[in-house]
Amino acid sequence: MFCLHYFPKLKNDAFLRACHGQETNHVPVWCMRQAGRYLPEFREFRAGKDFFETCRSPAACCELTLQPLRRFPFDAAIIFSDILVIPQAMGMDVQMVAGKGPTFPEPLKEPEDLLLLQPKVDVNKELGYVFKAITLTRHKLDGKVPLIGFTGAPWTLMAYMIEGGGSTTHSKAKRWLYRHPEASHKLLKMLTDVIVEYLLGQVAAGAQALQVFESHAGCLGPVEFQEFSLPYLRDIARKVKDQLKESGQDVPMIVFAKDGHYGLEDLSQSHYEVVGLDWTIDPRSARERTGGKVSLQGNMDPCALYAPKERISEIVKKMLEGFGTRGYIANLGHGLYPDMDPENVGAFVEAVHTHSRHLNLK
Ligand SMILES: Cc1c2[nH]c(c1CCC(=O)O)Cc1[nH]c(c(CCC(=O)O)c1C)Cc1[nH]c(c(CCC(=O)O)c1C)Cc1[nH]c(c(CCC(=O)O)c1C)C2
Repeated sequence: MFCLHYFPKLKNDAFLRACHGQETNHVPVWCMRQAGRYLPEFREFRAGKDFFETCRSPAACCELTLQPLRRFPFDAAIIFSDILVIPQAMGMDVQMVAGKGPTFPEPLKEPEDLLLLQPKVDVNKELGYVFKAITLTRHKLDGKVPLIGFTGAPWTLMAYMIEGGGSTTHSKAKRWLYRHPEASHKLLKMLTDVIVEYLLGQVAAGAQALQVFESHAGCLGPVEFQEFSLPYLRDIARKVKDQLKESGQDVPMIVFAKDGHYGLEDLSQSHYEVVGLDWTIDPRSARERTGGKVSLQGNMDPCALYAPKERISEIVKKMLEGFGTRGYIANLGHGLYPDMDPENVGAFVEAVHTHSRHLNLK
């Protein structure tokens, strides 16, 4: 798949350089859920509109992606969308219920239900609206910063498809792993195939980096992770990279396995350039355990944004000292919450830029 678009020249390549472990003047920074409800302009724009209708409007996705960049000097943009567009593309109904989050009226219950899923998803037809949003946003960004595309990882998507929404235990989905391992692998493989096509389509549309969200790694133990998550994460990176190599493209990939600290060594040897970290991992130990093989991204506790600005600055400085300034992308350990103060997000970004420039001069 070749990229047929001509896009404005990139002006700030700090994020892409850091993904590849190259030197940068400052440490690049972005925030998971930077296009989100903590911004009053986001709430105003989204008011009264259905969530997935918004996802299907390229113009709306473009506007929501750009909003945080008008306020803060983030070093990357992430396309506004959701991980649950994939189960939709496979034929499942998903609704966003106010106060409850994503809901599947008819989740998968038994292995026979896999027959209800589309066996061969036409990704261009079903998810073309995401590709259009990416192309439009890439033009509108005007080369200010790179645009990140993303997907949910197979296990995380499987968990939603079986739980029917968010869950604290994921016991319904884990029941499949223990009771129906073969059907679980079948579903994970189906998801992997769609995800690979989806990521390649995002790159063809203009995505300059890709993040894979394994948000529910934490409910797996090391043994289940090895069997039901890691092989598929590896497959995705390998297949996407093999295809991109054929067309001479080099797009860095980030894997973020939330609460998957037990898998850090493996994740650093899974063909991803960057491993994203949640806040339960100490920066220095993450560097030791990944042995300089990958760049790292993360990992301030999002709740540290409730602290006064001076304290945020101190926390950021410590984090930068722990990770070092090379091969590092500053971020939170998970997404921003709706009640966070945009001013403190600004303080976080500024602290990353200021402290990292100082550290680089030392
Ligand atoms: C802003 C937003 C999104 N999704 C949802 C919201 C809030 C609802 C709204 O605006 O009305 C519902 C929305 N979508 C989802 C949830 C979580 C539900 C749950 O598990 O309880 C909610 C509330 C599912 C989802 N969706 C996503 C993940 C992976 C990241 C993570 O671990 O948080 C997950 C798990 C990815 C996602 N989702 C979104 C982005 C946009 C880009 C950005 O980061 O700025 C991204 C990357 C956008």
